[in-house]
Amino acid sequence: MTLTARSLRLQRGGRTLLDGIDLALAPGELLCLLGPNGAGKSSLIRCLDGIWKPGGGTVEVDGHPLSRLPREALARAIAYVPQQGGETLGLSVAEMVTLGRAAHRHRESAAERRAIVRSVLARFGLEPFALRPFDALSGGERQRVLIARAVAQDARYMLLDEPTSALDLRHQIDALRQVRELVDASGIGALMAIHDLGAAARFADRIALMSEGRLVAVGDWRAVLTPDRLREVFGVAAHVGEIEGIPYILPAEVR
Ligand SMILES: Nc1ncnc2c1ncn2[C@@H]1O[C@H](COP(=O)(O)OP(=O)(O)OP(=O)(O)O)[C@@H](O)[C@H]1O
Repeated sequence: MTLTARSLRLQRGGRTLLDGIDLALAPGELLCLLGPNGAGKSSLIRCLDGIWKPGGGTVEVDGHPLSRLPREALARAIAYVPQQGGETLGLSVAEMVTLGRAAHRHRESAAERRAIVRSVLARFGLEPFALRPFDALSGGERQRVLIARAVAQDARYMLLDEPTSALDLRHQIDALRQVRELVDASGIGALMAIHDLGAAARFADRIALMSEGRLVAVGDWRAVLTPDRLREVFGVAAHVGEIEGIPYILPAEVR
């Protein structure tokens, strides 16, 4: 049982965005996807969620080709947290989170659905926002709603595209903890693109490092985020270490 990309290739506008990606996300695992701007992280996430059709290779979810899964089965398999919310037609925060339950609507009563939405809103501290229009929230508040919607979706895998980029320090840690706890408690597999290397090292089980459409290294953060590799991929000389068990990556100089 995995969400698996095999020999994935993607071309857009005459450019190769993904070039032979092999990656498997297991249940109960938090895998962080790192890499410079334009490395292909969002493109990979879009292919894994079926939003973009790869030009070559396959994506399988628990042994089934993604391209053949009916829409509702796909929504029960994979939840996606986009970088931005898109057009919401004036939906409230509670309505946005309720959208996460769309694929379950034939299997639960309206009362059950409301109870789930209420508990997810509470979990993310979003009760005070429940009736406010999503479009009228700040960028960080919107990001918390999009994570909450994905949690409400109760899928087996979750793909998060820079879910903490607009969050303040406390809400960053809070959101990463929530994802970590979800992975540990519910056994979902989560793949998260993120730019904060230290947070990735701290919360992830494995790191996948991308550069120019390719996977450069996959594994434990200590093996992947070495000073040599950070220099090679990001062009930055960095100190890497741990303080009281918390990893840090301290950029020293641009090379
Ligand atoms: N629709 C598109 N058509 C053509 N090229 C695209 C398209 N979307 C993205 N790209 C290009 O594909 C490359 C990979 O983009 P992608 O968004 O996957 O990178 P990323 O690693 O997520 O970057 P970032 O860290 O900046 O979010 C970039 O060079 C980008 O300009």
